[in-house]
Order: sequence, then structure tokens, then C-alpha cells
Amino acid sequence: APRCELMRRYLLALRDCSDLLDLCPEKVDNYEQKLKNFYTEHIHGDEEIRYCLEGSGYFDVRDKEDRWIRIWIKPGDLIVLPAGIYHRFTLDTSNYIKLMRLFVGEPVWTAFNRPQEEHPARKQYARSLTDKVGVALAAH
Ligand SMILES: CSCCC(=O)C(=O)O
Ligand SMILES: [Fe+2]
Ligand code: NI
Repeated sequence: APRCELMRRYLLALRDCSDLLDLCPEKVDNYEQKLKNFYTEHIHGDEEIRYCLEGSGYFDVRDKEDRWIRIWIKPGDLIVLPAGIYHRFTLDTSNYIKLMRLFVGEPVWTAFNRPQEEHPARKQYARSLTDKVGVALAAH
């Protein structure tokens, strides 16, 4: 379909600022440990952007009241996690996912496990949650 062709071309053009995670035991070193790390609540200093190519899985993100929101990711879904948002990832019963990671420049996505209230990205994100009215006004 034309939509798939367009996406295929976009992804090709993005290959210099992306990498692939084929999340299966045969292709990933320290598979079990990686899964544990993915499911440990953390933040990053930069946005985490993922595009699902195959399989499926869950991203959990915290809402304003610190409750989990579960997002089911399937092929064709793009997710953008803002810098400083607490999140985690787990596979679903399909037990497989292939994700493209998109970034600008060098991919340095160190995970900082919770609590991380003094991290600059966390402070800025927390501020963005309380400053929504100010942001909306500033945009006008
Ligand atoms: C396997 S999807 C990514 C999980 C995650 O939050 C991360 O790698 O930082
Ligand atoms: Fe992450
Ligand atoms: Ni198609």
C-alpha cells in the first residue's frame, strides 16, 4: 500500500540516525539482564523515540499523579518519551519485538533509575507538567 511505501522511504532516509533492537535471546547479549533493566523504572537525559517494526510490547509511563499508564506498541506505532519522564518496558505474550530507535547525533541513552528528582531532565519535565498554562500562553 502507498502508506507502507512512504514509511519505507522515510525509514531508509533515517538510517544514519537510527539503530535496530531485535529483542530475542539469540540476537541480544545478556538478554535476561536487558529485560530486567528495561523493566526497571528510569529516565533519560534525552527523548527516547522508538518505532515498532515487528512484534509487540508494553511501554509504561507515569501520569501527573504518578500512576502507571500502559501503552501497547504494535507494528507501525511510533512512541516519543520526553526526557525526564519515568518509564519502563516489558514484552507481552508474543515475547518478541523489533524496534527502531531514532536519535540525533550520538545515541547516548543512559538509564537513570528512579529516584532521580535532582536530574536536570527530571526537573525540567516536572516543571513542564506544572507550567502547562504558562506554556500555552507563551505559544500564543
Ligand atoms: C526495549 S524498548 C526500550 C526500553 C527503554 O526504556 C530503554 O531502553 O531505555
Ligand atoms: Fe528508556
Ligand atoms: Ni501496505
